[in-house]
Amino acid sequence: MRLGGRLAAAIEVLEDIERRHRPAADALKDWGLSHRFAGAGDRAAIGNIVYDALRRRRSAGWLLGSDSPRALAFGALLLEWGETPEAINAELEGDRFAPPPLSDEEVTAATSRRLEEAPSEIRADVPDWCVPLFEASFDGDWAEEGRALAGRPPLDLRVNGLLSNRDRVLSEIRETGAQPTALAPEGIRIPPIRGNGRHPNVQAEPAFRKGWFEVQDEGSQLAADLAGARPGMQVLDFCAGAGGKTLALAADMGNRGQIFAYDAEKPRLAPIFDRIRRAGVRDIQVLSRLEQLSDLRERMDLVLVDAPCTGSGTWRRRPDAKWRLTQKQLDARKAEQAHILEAAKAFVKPGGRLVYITCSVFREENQDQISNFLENNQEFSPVDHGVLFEAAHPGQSDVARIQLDRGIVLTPLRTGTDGFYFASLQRAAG
Ligand SMILES: C[S@@+](CC[C@H](N)C(=O)[O-])C[C@H]1O[C@@H](n2cnc3c(N)ncnc32)[C@H](O)[C@@H]1O
Repeated sequence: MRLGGRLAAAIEVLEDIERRHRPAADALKDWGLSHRFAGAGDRAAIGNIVYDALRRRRSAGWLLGSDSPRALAFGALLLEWGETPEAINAELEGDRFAPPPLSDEEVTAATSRRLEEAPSEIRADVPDWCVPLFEASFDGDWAEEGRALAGRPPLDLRVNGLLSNRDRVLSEIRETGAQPTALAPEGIRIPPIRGNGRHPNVQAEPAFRKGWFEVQDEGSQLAADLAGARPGMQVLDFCAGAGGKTLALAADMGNRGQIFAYDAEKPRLAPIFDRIRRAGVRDIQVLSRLEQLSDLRERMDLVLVDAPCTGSGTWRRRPDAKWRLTQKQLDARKAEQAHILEAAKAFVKPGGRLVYITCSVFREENQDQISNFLENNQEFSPVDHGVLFEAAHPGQSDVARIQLDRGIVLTPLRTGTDGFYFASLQRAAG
């Protein structure tokens, strides 16, 4: 397929997403099933246009003066692919599968408008109703934070120190352009794709099958490391899900101690069993019924709450979620988070720690939850997050947004990671 056919396909998929309010991944998969002639390169290019258009939906629409799927797809090429209107039109000429080329008005709009002059919410590429959330969560640079959340993400790996080390994995996958991550000690980064490229299928690598690494964003790795799991500890991962953080905690504990991996939704735990086996981890018990935790009350050195959240920190990877999110969903997540913190605290032993993590950047899900919790639970107090971060990453504290008594915020703009929030609370020794 030439660019024109790919563009037409991307417009079709964007129309489907809009009409049926469905996830981008589902719409792309269906398109692939009904167009089996399209090769892997075509699918990757179409997927890139669709995801770029969703990430940059407002700025693409503003640039071309319309929020139609067509404008968004062309806008994605102009904003993310480094194309010019002239180059696109030249490429579409004579391609019978291409959509109509950019009109004179569209070319004029695209060449005369400057994104730097657009209103903040356009530059930030966020829905209007989220603007107050961003303003409350960041200082004057909230639009830059939003803008960074609309970029293409890298592909990050976490090396499993139980079975390998970073140099070894880097040398196994060197043709991918992988580099050590800036902050996470076991992290490897494959940079964001360019144009119509695609990330390598790292899960097909022998090193992956041997358990030498997992796919995990650097921010998630940093949050798990800051939790401070150490050999010999008793740890409860209260929202373990597929086990991304559980495995990172296990590696930090060197297979010495005990991790209880619990999740209230049993199906979410399904992938964890294979992952545990592949990673060579021996000290994890997987539990899905709250009654199974009754013996653990007041016994844990560390309880990790990786809470369900809006996922606003992961909008680079799931840009369609940005436009589907509603105030009602935010309110529901906040209620769950407060409820889970209250339930999880019972397992922390005197002198132990309760760690709260989200992959959201919204203050309402983060610092405000911790403030409310601390108000009602005087036996818990925040650790000094400045000291904690500095000890883990000497001399690098200025990259993260750290509030000594209210936690650490990681963002694409500041730390080059997905957006994450981390807070560690210590229970009084009793
Ligand atoms: C952010 S995800 C966890 C991701 C996982 N820790 C990882 O790193 O791969 C949040 C999890 O919380 C779980 N959850 C939701 N409500 C819960 C509750 N009341 N108690 C425990 N877990 C809950 C969800 O099923 C979901 O798997």
